[in-house]
Amino acid sequence: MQRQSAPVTDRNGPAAVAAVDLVKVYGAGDTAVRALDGVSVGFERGRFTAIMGPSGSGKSTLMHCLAGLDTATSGQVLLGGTDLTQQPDRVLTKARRERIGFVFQSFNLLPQLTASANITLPLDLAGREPDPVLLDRLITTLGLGGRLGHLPSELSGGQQQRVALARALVSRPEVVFADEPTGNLDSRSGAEVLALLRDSARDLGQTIVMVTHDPGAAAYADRVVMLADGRLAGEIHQPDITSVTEALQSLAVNR
Ligand SMILES: Nc1ncnc2c1ncn2[C@@H]1O[C@H](COP(=O)(O)OP(=O)(O)OP(=O)(O)O)[C@@H](O)[C@H]1O
Repeated sequence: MQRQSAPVTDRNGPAAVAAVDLVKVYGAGDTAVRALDGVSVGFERGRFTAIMGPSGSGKSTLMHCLAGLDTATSGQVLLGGTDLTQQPDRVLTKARRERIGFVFQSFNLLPQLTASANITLPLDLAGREPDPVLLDRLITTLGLGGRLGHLPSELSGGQQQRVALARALVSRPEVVFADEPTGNLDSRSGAEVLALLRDSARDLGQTIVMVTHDPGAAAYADRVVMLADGRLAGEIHQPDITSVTEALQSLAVNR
């Protein structure tokens, strides 16, 4: 991707999204599970952060609470200064639709809509027009030019995930949450999607938060945040596969 003339990153500014002393308890009484046990963490604007940790450590719960898909038991979720935990459902729905982008392992495209219509659907729902320059740039960078009239069923997994990525990025959301975005892709398509996520942060100043089990995927991020037993268990800046693998192994040993 080309670098934009006006810098849109703000690495020293306030976090795009943050959790403050976040607690999530599922169930009650003897069967209660404390999935998040007082997590405070910020995700800086324009950075690509991976959330990692052993199975059951609370990664998905944290992401779902940050994205307003699940409600926390206590604590705050600050999206650009708005405390999502204090908002009624209709405000949360609007925030999810207009301020947040999502990329899921299962692509979540609408099967009856073309690639093109899938990409612009969130903007259409919000009654907004896409920025034609950004739309063009995304379509070119993602190599989707010849596929815009195709239905998802006529696209490969990698192409479907690139459509999902374009859909998430075209509205310039405050944060893109990616949940195991390469989980259903072969290694080459996965590497392409991860490089595009990395470039979106670097070149477009897009804030990205990704949950993954894969140290190779996390190595594309600027920073890895580790969770264990619902708590923050360290972080790695400028991660590589070795540093991430070692950190995960040490968490496994200390359990
Ligand atoms: N809806 C739910 N009801 C009850 N317990 C839940 C629910 N969702 C998650 N949990 C529990 O909360 C804890 C954290 O789960 P979570 O899915 O956030 O972990 P994770 O790190 O994403 O796990 P994985 O890597 O296996 O996907 C686990 O003990 C899990 O069993």
